[in-house]
Amino acid sequence: MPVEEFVAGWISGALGLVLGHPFDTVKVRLQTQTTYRGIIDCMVKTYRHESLLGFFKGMSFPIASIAVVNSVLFGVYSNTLLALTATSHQERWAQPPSYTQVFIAGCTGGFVQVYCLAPFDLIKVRLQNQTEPRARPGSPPPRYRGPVHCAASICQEEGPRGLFRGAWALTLRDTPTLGIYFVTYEWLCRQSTPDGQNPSSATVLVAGGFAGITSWAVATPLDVIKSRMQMAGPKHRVYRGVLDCMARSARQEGLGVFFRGLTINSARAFPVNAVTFLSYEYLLRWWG
Ligand SMILES: CN(C)C(=N)NCCC[C@H](N)C(=O)O
Repeated sequence: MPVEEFVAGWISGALGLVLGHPFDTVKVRLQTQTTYRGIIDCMVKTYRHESLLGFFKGMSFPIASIAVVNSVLFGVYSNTLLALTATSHQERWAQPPSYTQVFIAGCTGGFVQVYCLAPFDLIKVRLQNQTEPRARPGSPPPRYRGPVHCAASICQEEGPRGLFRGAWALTLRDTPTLGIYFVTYEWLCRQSTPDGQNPSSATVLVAGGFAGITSWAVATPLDVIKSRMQMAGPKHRVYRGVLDCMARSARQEGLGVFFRGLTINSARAFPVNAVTFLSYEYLLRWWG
């Protein structure tokens, strides 16, 4: 099993993550809190109340976890394609796999990475939703003091299974959308690259960016449900399952609730995934 794909997946994911985290914080807050009038209002309030650091809350854990999550996603994707087509990454532009093979490999990568992503994503969402400014003498401390304290509190209050709250919604979000993610990337690369050649950097950037936008556009309704289920717990509304969360959210807030965060998700998805695919392709060419 080639390991370069796992390492390239890790590095490229980390680069994309740092670039996209401030957008992600605004998105999570818009999806789970009703106090903001829109993206700008959320950005202004976050900045006034918590300074620039507010946008980077909850980032240390995803940076550590991206090592596992993105390397599992890209590693499983690439190795599934290898099993389906018997072509390595280096040979893949010369002997391209079919879109069905790409879709199956993408869904497999998406499905497997969920079980690494779920606890990290839950902790990220809980920390991003803490709107208290950084601790000052005399002010009440935030509920979670950091990622380790957050994980320990969840285990204590909700049991270790609490760390997997929302994992089923995450599976439904990521399995098909990662198939769509890789198919969009491959399709756009092939449209603008002569047969048998490697795509240019500009092509990889644009194809990666649009793969991110397309997959996040499809993923947004389940992303809202996933974030709400992750926030459910001792202090928040508790849902009986994915369908209950969907029905109650739609009944109380209208169908528009499923598109909350769509604009910010798309704005974030382009640069994050352009950089992720560019660094992934170049690392593999460099090592190849
Ligand atoms: C729609 N979904 C779930 C995805 N496209 N997932 C792949 C994630 C890639 C990148 N780390 C990101 O956060 O955009």
